[in-house]
Amino acid sequence: MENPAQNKAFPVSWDMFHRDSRALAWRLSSEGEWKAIVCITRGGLVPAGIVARELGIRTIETVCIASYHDYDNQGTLKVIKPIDPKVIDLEEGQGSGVLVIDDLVDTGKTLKVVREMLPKAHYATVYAKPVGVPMVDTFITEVSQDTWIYFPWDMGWQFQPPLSKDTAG
Ligand SMILES: O=P(O)(O)OC[C@H]1O[C@H](OP(=O)(O)OP(=O)(O)O)[C@H](O)[C@@H]1O
Ligand code: HPA
Ligand SMILES: [Mg+2]
Repeated sequence: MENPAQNKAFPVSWDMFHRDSRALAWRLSSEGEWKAIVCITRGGLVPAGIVARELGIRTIETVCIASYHDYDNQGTLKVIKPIDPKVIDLEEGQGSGVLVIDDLVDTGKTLKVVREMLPKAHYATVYAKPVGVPMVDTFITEVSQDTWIYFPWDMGWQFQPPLSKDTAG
């Protein structure tokens, strides 16, 4: 749910999201090689698909986290589906060789929970807010903490009233 303290809007179209996710893949391509992606549902599903396609990664796992929001904060986080131990134990274990992807980091609470499961993984998001930046290894665009990012899958077409009240033509 949108936070009233985040009163600036950063709307993202499908084209922008695709371009920014590709930019993330491009940046990641020079930062390492990964055997698997773990995407944080649900927001991480879309960038994970784009990054996997660009980097040729075919092992894709999910970690399913639900947050129960109230008006002032994110509330509690619950891991609904943990990570397959086969993915955790790749290479030297603890997430080494694993790329974790989410759409954005805001407070960093979600990435903190996943970092406890995969301390040696590489963490990447498309967007980041300043408080969450220390939790992410690679991201593309930073927006201010008082900004709410509107993702294309949450949006729909809507009539926009003209600035003038005179609509008679
Ligand atoms: O850095 P944080 O403050 O933890 O916030 C970032 C998380 O919040 C959003 O997910 P959300 O929990 O709303 O669920 P969703 O991905 O299923 O939409 C977003 O997709 C990130 O996963
Ligand atoms: O800015 C945001 N946009 C969408 N979902 C979010 N979850 C935390 N912050 C945000
Ligand atoms: Mg999410």
